[in-house]
Amino acid sequence: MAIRFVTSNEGKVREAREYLADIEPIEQINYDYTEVQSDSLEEIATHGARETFEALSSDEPVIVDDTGLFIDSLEGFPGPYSAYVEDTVGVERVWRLTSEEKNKRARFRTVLAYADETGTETFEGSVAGTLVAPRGEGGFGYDPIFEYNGETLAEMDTEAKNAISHRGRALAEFAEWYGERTDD
Ligand SMILES: O=c1nc[nH]c2c1ncn2[C@H]1C[C@H](O)[C@@H](COP(=O)(O)OP(=O)(O)OP(=O)(O)O)O1
Ligand SMILES: [Mg+2]
Repeated sequence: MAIRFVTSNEGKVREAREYLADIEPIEQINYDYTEVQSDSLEEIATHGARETFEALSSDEPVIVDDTGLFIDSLEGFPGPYSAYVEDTVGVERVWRLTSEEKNKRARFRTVLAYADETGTETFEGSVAGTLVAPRGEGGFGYDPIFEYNGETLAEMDTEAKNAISHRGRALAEFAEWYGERTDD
């Protein structure tokens, strides 16, 4: 059975497809679920997945991915507000905000929520890295300013990014759980 990935972000879908290709087909759908005002990615993703599954009349399971960039020197900003901050000031200015700081550490976190008729499950992944001046043409969002092991995420291809990224780790956890569950 196909899994419906509720997102407007093509980059997320590309990474999920690359990772889950052998498990289930991933169908992208747009559904404007309520993004609850919360500083918890988990709460936002869980509500979104549940609401979407209930609203659409189909048995196909849904997943929602809520992701944030948490910058150490800025007390975790932009965190759950990362999409708003990218849309308003943009990635380059987030880099400039931190370029004067000594501590350039940051972390991406993804919570993936899965919902079907039996309930809702969440899977998490995170990766720590260093903020740098933008480099690279691949990826999306904050990838050009996030360096891991000498490369920005925008300098990696999808497979290499998935192997170390927040989303890749959440997808790995999900795939393991989903595989065990559909085995028996
Ligand atoms: O792997 C990533 N590498 C770099 N940047 C990323 C990544 N993943 C999300 N991002 C950015 C996109 C958005 O500015 C914010 C998350 O916001 P978030 O609400 O989860 O995503 P979104 O609004 O782009 O798509 P959706 O329709 O699934 O809500 O961080
Ligand atoms: Mg969003």
